[in-house]
Amino acid sequence: MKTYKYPSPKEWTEITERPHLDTARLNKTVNDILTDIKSRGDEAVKEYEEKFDNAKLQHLAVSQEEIDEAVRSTPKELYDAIMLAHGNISRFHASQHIETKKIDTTPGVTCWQKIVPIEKVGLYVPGGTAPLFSTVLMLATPAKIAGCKDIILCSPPGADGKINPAILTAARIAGVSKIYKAGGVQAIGAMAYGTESIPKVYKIFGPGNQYVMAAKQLVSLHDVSIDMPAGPSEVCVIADDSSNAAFVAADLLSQAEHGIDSQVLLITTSEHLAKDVISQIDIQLKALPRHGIAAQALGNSKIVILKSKDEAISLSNLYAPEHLIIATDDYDELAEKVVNAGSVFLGKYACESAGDYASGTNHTLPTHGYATAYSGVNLDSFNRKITFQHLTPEGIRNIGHAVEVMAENEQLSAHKNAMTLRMSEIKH
Ligand SMILES: NC(=O)c1ccc[n+]([C@@H]2O[C@H](COP(=O)([O-])OP(=O)(O)OC[C@H]3O[C@@H](n4cnc5c(N)ncnc54)[C@H](O)[C@@H]3O)[C@@H](O)[C@H]2O)c1
Ligand SMILES: N[C@H](CO)Cc1c[nH]c[nH+]1
Ligand SMILES: [Zn+2]
Repeated sequence: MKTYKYPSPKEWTEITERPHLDTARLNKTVNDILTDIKSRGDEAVKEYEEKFDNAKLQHLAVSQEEIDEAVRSTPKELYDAIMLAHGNISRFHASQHIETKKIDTTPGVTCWQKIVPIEKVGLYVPGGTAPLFSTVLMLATPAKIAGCKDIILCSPPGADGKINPAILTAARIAGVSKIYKAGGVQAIGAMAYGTESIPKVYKIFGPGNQYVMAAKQLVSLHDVSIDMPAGPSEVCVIADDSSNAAFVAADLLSQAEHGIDSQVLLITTSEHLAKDVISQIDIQLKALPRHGIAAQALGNSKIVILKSKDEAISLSNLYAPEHLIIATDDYDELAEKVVNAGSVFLGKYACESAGDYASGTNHTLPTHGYATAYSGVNLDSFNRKITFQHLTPEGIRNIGHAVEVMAENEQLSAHKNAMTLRMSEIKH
């Protein structure tokens, strides 16, 4: 990990940069696959599955028998853990329901919103280097609570042509309607355009690697809506002398192990703590089965020593991390100052793993600095709010003239006329 001590303003910018593939080349690769999926449908999806996942597929749809078998084969301990997580995720997302109300903006003009679930949603569950069945719960649970009718899911199969059983089990528990064996760009293209087997959806949700994130961004230009750019995982930890170095190291490694392009950032006011964290990382890294991946991600990662907590929060807000852990005793005070972050974890017991799996918050979150403008997935992500209005003659009397004047000044006479006709009618 590169260490910055009291960085210059130029170095602050450098610290906030994420590792990424060459954008032009990435977009070209992704665009070529998308174009192929659009024109050749299932046949192209199957070819890319063979190319990228070494899976020779007869059918893309997962059968009910395959799901039954997956549920049967899921060990009880794992099944119970998924159920516990599902319960907490359900409670947290159900609590996000909001009541809308009708209001008279002025007498005779009544306006309201109706919350309507998106009918057809497509969920992407990563499976390239780890079968992220927790992501099924994070996406399908709020989709179901919102009332989405068709909830389809795509995830890459293994070389044996099967999707990991825990993904299928979580999908059954969370109420997914249909599951397809497709990963990466080909899955995003299939859900965006529709193929013979995979239906076109109105909105695509879910995280993934840089190819998946680029594919979502490209299809969202013209064809389909997306939740947000949610790419390689990241965490920023703010720590000081009150923090537990072993905990901090474990939290940094927990995100470094996601992928070689993950990034972790330690911001601290304590050089002593920084040294202890480095030693702890050395010890803990060796014991990780994915130490090769985590070690590469640490190569993209940074430790920053700053003079004050205010500076630490400013840097974190500039970085806009997907996850922020405030591992100091004065976390409450610092939390008040957070303005850019996907999800925040407070105090030494709030490890990110809690939110990744089971506390109830959503783990599908904006990366690459997009937390400056996007929220993570939540109940509202699966809804639209349709506005309604009703006007009485009194309402026409109250706003009619203003509408006429504004329309006239925008030089839109037909707009003005639509109001003028009503104004004349109510005079008679
Ligand atoms: N931001 C979030 O909310 C969040 C949540 C969970 C996971 N993640 C991230 O999701 C990612 C999962 O990545 P993954 O790779 O394990 O699984 P993945 O399912 O995202 O990607 C696997 C697919 O990538 C495609 N692919 C791989 N190399 C390619 C290439 N050279 N050209 C075209 N396509 C290619 C293949 O089709 C493959 O099926 C990780 O980066 C992880 O950090 C993010
Ligand atoms: N940390 C990931 C989001 O960046 C979510 C996840 C799933 N499983 C483990 N972690
Ligand atoms: Zn994680």
